[in-house]
Amino acid sequence: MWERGLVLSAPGKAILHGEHAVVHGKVALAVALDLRTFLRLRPCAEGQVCVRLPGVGVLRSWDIPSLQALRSGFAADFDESKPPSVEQLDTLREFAGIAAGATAPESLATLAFLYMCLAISAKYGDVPSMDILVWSELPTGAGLGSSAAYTVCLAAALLSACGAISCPLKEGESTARWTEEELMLINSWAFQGERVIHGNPSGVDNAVGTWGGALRYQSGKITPLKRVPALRILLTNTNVPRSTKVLVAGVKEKILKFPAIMKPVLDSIDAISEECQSVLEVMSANPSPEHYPVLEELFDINQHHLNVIGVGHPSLDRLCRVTASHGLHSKLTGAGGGGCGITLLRPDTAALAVEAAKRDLCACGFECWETSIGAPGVTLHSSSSLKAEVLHVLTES
Ligand SMILES: Nc1ncnc2c1ncn2[C@@H]1O[C@H](COP(=O)(O)OP(=O)(O)OP(=O)(O)O)[C@@H](O)[C@H]1O
Ligand SMILES: C[C@@](O)(CCO)CC(=O)[O-]
Ligand SMILES: [Mg+2]
Repeated sequence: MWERGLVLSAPGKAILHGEHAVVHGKVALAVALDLRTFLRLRPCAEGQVCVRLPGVGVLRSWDIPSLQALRSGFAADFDESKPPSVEQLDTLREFAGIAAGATAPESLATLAFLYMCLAISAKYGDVPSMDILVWSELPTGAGLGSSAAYTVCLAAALLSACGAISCPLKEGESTARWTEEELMLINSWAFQGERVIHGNPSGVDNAVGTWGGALRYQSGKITPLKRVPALRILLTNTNVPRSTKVLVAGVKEKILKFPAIMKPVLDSIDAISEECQSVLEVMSANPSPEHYPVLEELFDINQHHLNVIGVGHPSLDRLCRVTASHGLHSKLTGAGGGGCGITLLRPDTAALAVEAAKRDLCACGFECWETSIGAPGVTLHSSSSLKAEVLHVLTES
C-alpha cells in the first residue's frame, strides 16, 4: 500500500511529573498533546532515498547502493535491543559529513534517520526508493517531545516501507492505528532513534508518541492511565534553547557528585508522581474542585526539586512568577533548562484570567497555547483526515 505513498503522524507530549527522575528508574506521568509531527512517504526516482526536514533545515539524498555498502560494514550489529555503538555512529557521521560531537538539530536529525534507515533495512529488508518529508507543529528542542515524535514517525514509516508492519488504513477510512504488537515494534525502533539524539533516554517520550493518551512509565514498563480527568493545561515556550542530551548528562553528573543529597530528591519526585496518579484516579471518579489545590501544590514542590537537580532556568522562574501573580501554578516540562513550562488551569479558571496571564507571558517574549491532553498515538492518515494547513504543507512541498 505504501507504494501509493502514505501520511502518518505522532503526538508530542507533556510530562506532568517525573522528568529526569525517570532516567534513574523513577515513575513519570506523561500525556500526549494535540500538537503533532507529520511524515509523508512517497515513492521516488529509482535508487534514491531523499529526506526533507524543513523544521531543522535538512534536505539530503543518498543512493541506495551506497547505503547498502555502508550497512554491509556492520549489518550484524544492528538490533533494536542494542544501543547504537560509538563506532556505528562515527561511521555514519563520516558518511554524512557530520563533525564528531556535532549537536546541531540538523546533524542529530540526519544521524537518527541514517541509523534507523540502515538498522531497519538490515533487519527487515532493503528500503525502496523513497522521498520522506517531515513537518511538525511542535517547537524543536523545547521539552514537548519533538525528538520522540520525529523518531516514532520515522520508525512507523521505515517499518512500513520495509514491509515489517501492515498498512491498517482501509479504503474509505480517514485514520487508522496499528496493532499492539506493531506498536511495540514501532516504539522499540523509535527508542533507538531517541538514543541517537539523546544519548541516554528513558523511553517515556517515544512511549507517549506511540500510544498517545496518558501513561505511567517506569523502567520500560508502560501503563496506560485509563481514567484521567480532562485537565486544562497552558503550555508556555520560553524560547530559550537547550539540549535534552546535555541536561540529562548534567543531572547524572550531579547525582554522581552528591549521591546522598540527590537520591532523596529523586525519591521525592517519584512520590510526587505516585501521589499525582492517585489524585487523578480519584478525580476521574469524582471530579470535584477540591482536588485542584493538591495538584497545584505538587507542581510547586516538583518545580523546586527540578531546580535542585540543576535543570531550572531564570526564564522558567519568571514563567512561574508571572503565572503565580494570576493565581496559577506552573512547572517546567521535559528536560528544562529553558524550553517549556506547563500551567494547570482549573475547570472554572475564567477565560479572561487565562488571557491576562497569556498577555503577561507574551510580554516576556514567551509563546503560549492552551491545549487539551490525551491525543491519539502514532496514526496513519488518509488525506481527507488532514487539517488544511497540514495538507497544504504536505502537498506543496
Ligand atoms: N521536525 C523535526 N524534524 C527533524 N528533526 C527534529 C524535528 N523536531 C525535532 N527534531 C530532532 O530532535 C532534536 C530535539 O530533541 P530534544 O530531545 O533536544 O528536544 P525535545 O524532544 O523537543 O524536548 P524533550 O526531549 O525535553 O521533550 C532536534 O535537535 C532534532 O534533531
Ligand atoms: C528529561 C527526560 O526525563 C524527559 C525529556 O522529555 C529525559 C528522558 O526521560 O529521556
Ligand atoms: Mg527529546
